Amino acid sequence: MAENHATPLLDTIQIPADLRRLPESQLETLAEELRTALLDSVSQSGGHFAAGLGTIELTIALHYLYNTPEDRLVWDVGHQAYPHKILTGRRAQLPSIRQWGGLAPFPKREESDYDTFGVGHSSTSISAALGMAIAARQSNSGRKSVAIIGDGGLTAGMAFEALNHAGDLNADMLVVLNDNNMSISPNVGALSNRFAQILSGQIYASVKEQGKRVLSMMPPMWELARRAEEHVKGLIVPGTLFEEFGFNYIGPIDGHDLPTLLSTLRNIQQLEGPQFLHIITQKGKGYAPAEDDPVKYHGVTPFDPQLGIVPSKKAKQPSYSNIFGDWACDMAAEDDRLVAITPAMCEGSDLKRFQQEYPDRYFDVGIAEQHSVTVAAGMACDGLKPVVAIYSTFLQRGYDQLIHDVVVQKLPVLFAIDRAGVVGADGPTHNGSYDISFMRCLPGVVLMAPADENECRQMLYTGHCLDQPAAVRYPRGSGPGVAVDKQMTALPVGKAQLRRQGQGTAILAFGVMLDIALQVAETIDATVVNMRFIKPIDEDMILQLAASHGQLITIEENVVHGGAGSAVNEVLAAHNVHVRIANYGLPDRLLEHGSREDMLYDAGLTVEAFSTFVASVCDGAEPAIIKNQAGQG
Ligand SMILES: Cc1ncc(C[n+]2csc(CCOP(=O)(O)OP(=O)(O)O)c2C)c(N)n1
Ligand SMILES: CC(=O)[C@@H](O)[C@H](O)COP(=O)(O)O
Ligand SMILES: [Mg+2]
Repeated sequence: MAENHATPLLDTIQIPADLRRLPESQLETLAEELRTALLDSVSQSGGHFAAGLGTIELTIALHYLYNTPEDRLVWDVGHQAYPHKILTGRRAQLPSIRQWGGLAPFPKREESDYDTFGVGHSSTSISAALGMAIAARQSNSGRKSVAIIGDGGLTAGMAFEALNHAGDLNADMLVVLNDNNMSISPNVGALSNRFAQILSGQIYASVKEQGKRVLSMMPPMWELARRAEEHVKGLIVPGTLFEEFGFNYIGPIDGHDLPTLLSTLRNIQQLEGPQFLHIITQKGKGYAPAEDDPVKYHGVTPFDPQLGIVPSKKAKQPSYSNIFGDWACDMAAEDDRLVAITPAMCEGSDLKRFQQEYPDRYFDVGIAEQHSVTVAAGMACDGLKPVVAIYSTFLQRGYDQLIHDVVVQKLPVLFAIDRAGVVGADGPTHNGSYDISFMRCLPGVVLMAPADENECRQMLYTGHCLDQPAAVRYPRGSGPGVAVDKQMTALPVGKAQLRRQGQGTAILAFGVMLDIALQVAETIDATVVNMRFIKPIDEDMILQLAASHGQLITIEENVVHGGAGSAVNEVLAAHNVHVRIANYGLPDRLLEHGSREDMLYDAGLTVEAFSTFVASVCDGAEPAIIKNQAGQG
């Protein structure tokens, strides 16, 4: 067990009021101790890491100068807010972060008054902070409102919607752009390129030095020097863009230089209207392995700080993401129309090899899910075969574009929906609980759920071969470990597969829930069907089962509401077939963070819980199915 280093100064701080009693001269020592505490804790617990190392000084400066929690800090995404959680009374619980019953993965209103807004999905902070600024103005509370957004977060359109609105209102608020030129991967986009180009330039270095002097002369010289410098900076630093949105742009300044941060923030606090502070930080700052590889240290499992993350020698069973990544490369070799699009999740979607082997057919669009869907639609209009690699939870951001740009135009866009179902550590903001419900209602979409790794590959191929919108939804992590047939074969669309012939009860399993269904069926000699397609659903199979069994039970890793089971119900209703039917899936409540296994247990998606459910159905228990499920776990 790694030891925790002594942090005598940090030990004196329970809440920011304690911090604000420290002399400024002690803050740099505090920053060192806070960085050490973060490394000690996260190297033991795992979690999001590099981003938090980059916000140590900023977190101290903001809690030092703003009267938190009265003044509102809104962290964007919130993966960088572990230092914030340490300084706001949660240091002792930090080792439990993202674990069942432990601290939430991101700021969460119910967890702390200092967590002013629940986050997890990117680029919401400016909108939320603006909402709080408006409320402060309406109530004359004098409360200040600060959004802290990363350069990755600023690649989402929503951030600009908020900037535009804030500038229009001349809102009293501060937006801090924490620019480390990284998203999870290196950041992308014209704005990011411009920032990097300018901020690496020699001219800027001298302006930065000069700017530092000028900034420290504030306030008497502030206005004159700034205006005089504006023209120069306008040529050299990108404040112009934000000034066009009505913000007073300040910076860029070194986000690890506490004295400069403090003097700049003090002066900003004297200013009215929308303020935009651009700080330059390093993702992973202060821990060399993370500085060298902020991608690897973005999210970590426990590691020895002395050694850093040591690649496992054990042969890893391929995850569903790996199955997708391998298929994409194999398919690209066979069909040069295939292009792959990711909204800033290259590593998570396992497109790294594709990016290296097909750089001209790989598109990381930034944290821009709406755009990822519609750019794919445009590609499909003119002969390309785009695959959008997107987490289920993040596809929710592009739902309007899915309907209006892909489905209405019947375009052959393939969605590789990763993290479908419960994800575990990232909690309810990241669960892929709803994609079956929100996709099966769309006309002309083919929606598939593989039961194992081989079906995943074959379904991706099936979707690629179609000339209509298609989607394959698969969970985080690995499957049952079946052999994957490199030979790609299209499945018969809309056809289910009988996996076990039994009697009395028929279990209709969707996706990876087949495994649980088969185990339970053994105990009651039930029939099991691997449904494979949620849309078009195999109506003939359903009607045959209904005609030959006393009860049908569906199981899926999606909410019961509107899920695959509902599709079965609709077939029976449409054909006026009367048979006992029960639906089993994710309950109608949010599932809190933990491991994926914890969450499946909480949701009742285990062999034991499903077996109990099936027995109760067979015993003729009341079909208050969803209510039972909601109380489950
Ligand atoms: C809507 C949405 N898409 C994707 C993600 C996944 N994600 C989490 S953090 C991150 C990168 C954020 O980059 P930045 O804002 O620059 O923060 P940094 O990690 O650099 O501090 C991404 C893409 C997300 N949380 N929300
Ligand atoms: C904070 C965020 O949204 C991402 O870092 C997310 O946690 C990645 O999830 P996976 O670990 O499942 O790729
Ligand atoms: Mg960044």
